[in-house]
Amino acid sequence: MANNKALDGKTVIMRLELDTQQAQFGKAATAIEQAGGDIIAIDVIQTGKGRSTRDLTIKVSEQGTTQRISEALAELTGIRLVNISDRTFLLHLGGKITIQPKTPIQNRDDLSRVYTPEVARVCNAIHEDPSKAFNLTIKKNTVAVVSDGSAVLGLGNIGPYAAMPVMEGKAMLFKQFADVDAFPICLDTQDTEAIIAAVKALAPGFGGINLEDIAAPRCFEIEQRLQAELDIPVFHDDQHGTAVVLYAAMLNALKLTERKIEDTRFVVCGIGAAGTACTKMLLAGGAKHIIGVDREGILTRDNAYASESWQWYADHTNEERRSGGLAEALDGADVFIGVSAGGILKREYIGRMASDPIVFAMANPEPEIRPEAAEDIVAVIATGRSDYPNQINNVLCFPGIFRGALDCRASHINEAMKLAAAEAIASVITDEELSPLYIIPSVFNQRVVEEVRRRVVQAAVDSGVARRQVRD
Ligand SMILES: NC(=O)C1=CN([C@@H]2O[C@H](COP(=O)(O)OP(=O)(O)OC[C@H]3O[C@@H](n4cnc5c(N)ncnc54)[C@H](O)[C@@H]3O)[C@@H](O)[C@H]2O)C=CC1
Ligand SMILES: CC(=O)C(=O)O
Ligand SMILES: [Mg+2]
Repeated sequence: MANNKALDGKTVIMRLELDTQQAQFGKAATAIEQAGGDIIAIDVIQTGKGRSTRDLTIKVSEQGTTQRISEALAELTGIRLVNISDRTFLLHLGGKITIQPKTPIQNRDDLSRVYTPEVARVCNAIHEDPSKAFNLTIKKNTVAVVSDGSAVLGLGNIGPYAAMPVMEGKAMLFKQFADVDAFPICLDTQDTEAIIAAVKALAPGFGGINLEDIAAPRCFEIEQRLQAELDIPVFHDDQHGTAVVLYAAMLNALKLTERKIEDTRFVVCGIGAAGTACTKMLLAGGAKHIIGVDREGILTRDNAYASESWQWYADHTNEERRSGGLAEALDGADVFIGVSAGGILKREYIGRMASDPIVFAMANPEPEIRPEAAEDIVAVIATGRSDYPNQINNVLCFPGIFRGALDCRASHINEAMKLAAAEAIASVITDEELSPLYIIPSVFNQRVVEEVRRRVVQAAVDSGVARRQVRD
């Protein structure tokens, strides 16, 4: 049964089983209405000897209504609440993607060509020249979306089963936005060596590997080792996809507030996969003043860190050796970049920032601060969510960057390709269009993927990692 808390504030579907000898449906309907539910549809699913099963579509507008309805129904004799669902849960029934053959198998002739004996000739051709796998198998257009479930959105270490809906969602986005066939793979291990071995073992069928929601610091080693040991692009989306989109939005926000990157004071909160990569991209773009904050406060070179990535971070940022927590870090800062946890940026902290502050609260699903709590005191605010303007989400990057990499059969996705992707995304918004509510294009802007693809291919060719010419 779905979690009641997750279902409030929308329409829920309750399946009721009635013992028609003992219970009257009217009583159930009254109990639901009295508990605050508004029944908007009733579907009879089954009727039989003394039993009737109905699906009730109920509007629940207040927090806790679903729970109250469940409790009220439990009091009634002869009525059993079988299940509670809603449109989101229904959409997930049986998963969100499927695999479909490209051609039908209608007769023996078809069968012998897609399968044995004819398929053997294709196998032998690939055996003689393995690079033919790129043309003669799904490797040409397929990306593995690999997670260990250790840092799923901002939900934390919820494991591989619970990670699947996100990975299926990523696969849908790959297909819809860039026609890349992506397959979700959630591994039941969080051991670095086991993950590396598993991805290497499954790589033959894929043209690229999109690592997703693998926690820092293990994600760094996994990505570096796989990049070195495989000949297809390996890209940790939470690091580089996020950094590319962040950088694109930053270029436009700095332009809008008339700031130069080298003079801008940045605070990055959450020095994990996304925070580290965003910082590296800003440094590569010329940023000079960055302070990183994690749970234990500001990262400073005055401390020694067990984590190699934090030590690197402390050594390359916070040149003024500031110490303290998020509030102290934000004193005089121009930009807050949150890739940490929901609700941790207080309105009063923003008051400590420089004038016209830029706030990118990118934690998912709950941002570090909600726009309605800060929009009157900031110059620009952005989140990772699709229900507010300025959605800074890696979905603006990964479909197009992989489309480009697959098209030119790039061996890697390198820094030049990431920078090209960021500039492409930023360029979709013209100077005339640029405004506080429009610093980053919508995911549904069709120019994004095409522009990213075009510039990424060019960058791959120029930097020597393209293995195939692309004809536009
Ligand atoms: N909008 C977007 O496109 C993206 C958003 N994100 C979001 O960013 C967040 C982090 O993701 P990852 O870097 O992949 O995870 P991660 O697990 O690698 O890193 C999270 C970091 O945040 C720190 N953190 C947690 N609570 C904190 C707090 N109260 N104060 C300061 N630091 C805190 C953790 O200690 C850790 O270092 C998640 O909420 C995720 O949904 C991540 C990738 C893309
Ligand atoms: C957007 C994304 O990849 C995340 O929040 O983890
Ligand atoms: Mg992610």
